[in-house]
Amino acid sequence: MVESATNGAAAAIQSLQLSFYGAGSMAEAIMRGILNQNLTAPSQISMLNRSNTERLRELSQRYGIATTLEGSTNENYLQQADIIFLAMKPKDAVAAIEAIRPHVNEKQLIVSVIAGISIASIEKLLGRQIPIVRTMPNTSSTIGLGATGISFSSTVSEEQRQLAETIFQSVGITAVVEEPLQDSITGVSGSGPAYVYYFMEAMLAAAEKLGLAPEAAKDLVVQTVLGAAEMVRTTGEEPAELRRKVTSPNGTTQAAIETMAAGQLAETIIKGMLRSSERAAELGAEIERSIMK
Ligand SMILES: NC(=O)C1=CN([C@@H]2O[C@H](COP(=O)(O)OP(=O)(O)OC[C@H]3O[C@@H](n4cnc5c(N)ncnc54)[C@H](O)[C@@H]3O)[C@@H](O)[C@H]2O)C=CC1
Ligand SMILES: O=C(O)[C@@H]1CCC=N1
Repeated sequence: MVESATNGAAAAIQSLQLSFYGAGSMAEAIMRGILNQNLTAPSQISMLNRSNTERLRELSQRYGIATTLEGSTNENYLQQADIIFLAMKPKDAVAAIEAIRPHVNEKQLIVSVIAGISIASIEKLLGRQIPIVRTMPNTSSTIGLGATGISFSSTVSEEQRQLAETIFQSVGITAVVEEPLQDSITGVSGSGPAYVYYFMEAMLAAAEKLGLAPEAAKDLVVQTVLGAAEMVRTTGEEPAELRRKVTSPNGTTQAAIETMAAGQLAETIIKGMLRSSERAAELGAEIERSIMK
């Protein structure tokens, strides 16, 4: 049942016009993922931004998607879109959503990937109850390994839910959550890739200190991270148990972990993730306050 509904949504997407308003890293990651998974044709997708024509040229040449460089306007693309992705930074969201207000209607679906901003704020800025899907994806969507939190406004229909879930499932896994948990998802998987890259940067720096050539260091570090994640996924064992199996009593790993623990590494990671989530809430509150003025 679920599969046939999803297949139905996947077929439906092919005839829809998708428009990304805000043509930055996250929009590109989702668009690339959608194209890689052949969910729709590049001609069905438009990428729009405020002013950067160089960026649009690059996207148009690389992916064959539609942009305003072909002579049409943002307004035209927005009016013709079935699904509009809001993908600008939170600081630009109020001005951007106010600007699209005259060009959107209740038959369209708005999908926000903006950190922090609530469905209520978007509804307020649009001035009416257009169906809204609030999401928190991550950049690994580019290669189909994204993780996206999804929440729906009360006016999103069952069919629209299927569409949104199918789009984000095509670029990774999804978790449908109550809206307040979106800030938690931001702290976990939205910002999450950056924590792993940060850890990898440190591992690479250490590998260099240990005398390895940069190329070899990169290969070894990437394979180590990939292998560790895949071990958790495929064995079903807990990370703590897998770690125990690497750690011989009084051996090298124990020496490393003791050093890291003395530097409060785990506590610092937890603190950082909580701070990311808190920051998402702050961004949302800042937007809410600015709308109230
Ligand atoms: N980068 C990431 O890993 C993730 C980002 N997000 C969210 O995605 C959103 C976009 O982030 P990035 O892609 O990283 O930012 P970015 O800076 O790469 O892209 C933002 C784009 O919005 C455009 N823009 C700004 N104001 C505009 C306006 N008034 N009208 C039309 N376009 C406008 C800019 O020209 C730019 O192309 C943010 O709200 C962020 O919270 C969510 C999950 C992960
Ligand atoms: O750093 C940010 O604000 C965005 C939201 C999640 C990942 N990047």
